[in-house]
Amino acid sequence: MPRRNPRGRVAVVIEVSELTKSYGGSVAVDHLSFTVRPGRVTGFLGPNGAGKTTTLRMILGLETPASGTATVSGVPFRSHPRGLRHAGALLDAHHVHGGRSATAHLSALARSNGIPRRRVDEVLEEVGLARVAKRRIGGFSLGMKQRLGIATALLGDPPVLLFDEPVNGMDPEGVLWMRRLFRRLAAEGRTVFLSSHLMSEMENTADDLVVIGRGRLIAAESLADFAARGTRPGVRVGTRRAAELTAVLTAAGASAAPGRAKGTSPDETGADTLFVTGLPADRIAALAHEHHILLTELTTHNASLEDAFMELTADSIEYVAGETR
Ligand SMILES: Nc1ncnc2c1ncn2[C@@H]1O[C@H](COP(=O)(O)OP(=O)(O)OP(=O)(O)O)[C@@H](O)[C@H]1O
Repeated sequence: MPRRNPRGRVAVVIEVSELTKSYGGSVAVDHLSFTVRPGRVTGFLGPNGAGKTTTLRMILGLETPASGTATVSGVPFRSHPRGLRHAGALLDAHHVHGGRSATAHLSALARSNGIPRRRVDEVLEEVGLARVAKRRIGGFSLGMKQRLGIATALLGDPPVLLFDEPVNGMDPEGVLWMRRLFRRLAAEGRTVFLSSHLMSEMENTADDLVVIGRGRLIAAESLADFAARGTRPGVRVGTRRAAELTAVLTAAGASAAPGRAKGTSPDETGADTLFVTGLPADRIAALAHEHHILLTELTTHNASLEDAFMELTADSIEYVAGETR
């Protein structure tokens, strides 16, 4: 039964339920369930290899799940008769015929999807490619290809938009433009779902987050709720005598945990990093001084969204520099 919004219009949601997919015995997506709501930008986050692209491809019916379902406004995307007019997607910006012009590429798609020709010029204008519309796509930069991919997604003026790593290859001006575009599309009531492996890209763009790691759901909540997980203030302390300092700080009522990301080396001074909670920086400095322990770093740390993301996904990172799992 399709959901309806307060104005009585069908609210187009993406619903993923117990979705599972394996490749050659290794699980890429593992009993994944979440809902993406209209009128909001939802960020789909996870480290490299987490299963984001595979999930997006299953939502679009380009990949068949081993089990579970993915529906767009209540029906599997492939059984929807409106195609590009129902959902637009940017998956792989390179996956276009390089010998054609942007206009020819979009015109062919418009024709096969029953979309009026005028939309081609409108979307080219919208993404800033109108001036290069007649040039061969093969000569486009990655950023220009991303813009063309977005133009393709917008062509059918669809209520649902899915973008896989749209910010890849964009320059800072392009990133800002994209952020504003996503916000506007959501403000128009559309369902906007975009993937990224970088939290920083979502910080000023997303309203909601779906975070996955190793194919499994880690969090599905508002950005504000997610951020609240990361508000653990503390002090980062560098020292070559981490064990001694930990004992001193613990005796004074603080907690000290190794502060380095898994698999990274001590810094160039040979010092280790501790993340200390429960004592302010000046007190830590005084205790270290009292015990003649030299500190190489003392930084008060207001935990950020990035920290919440790193903490939550630390165990699901597939490849860690210098370490084989
Ligand atoms: N066609 C395929 N054949 C074999 N393995 C695959 C295939 N597609 C994906 N995988 C594997 O499935 C897992 C999930 O990959 P996926 O591309 O969905 O992750 P992702 O979160 O999009 O990663 P990234 O951020 O690196 O793009 C990875 O381990 C990947 O190697």
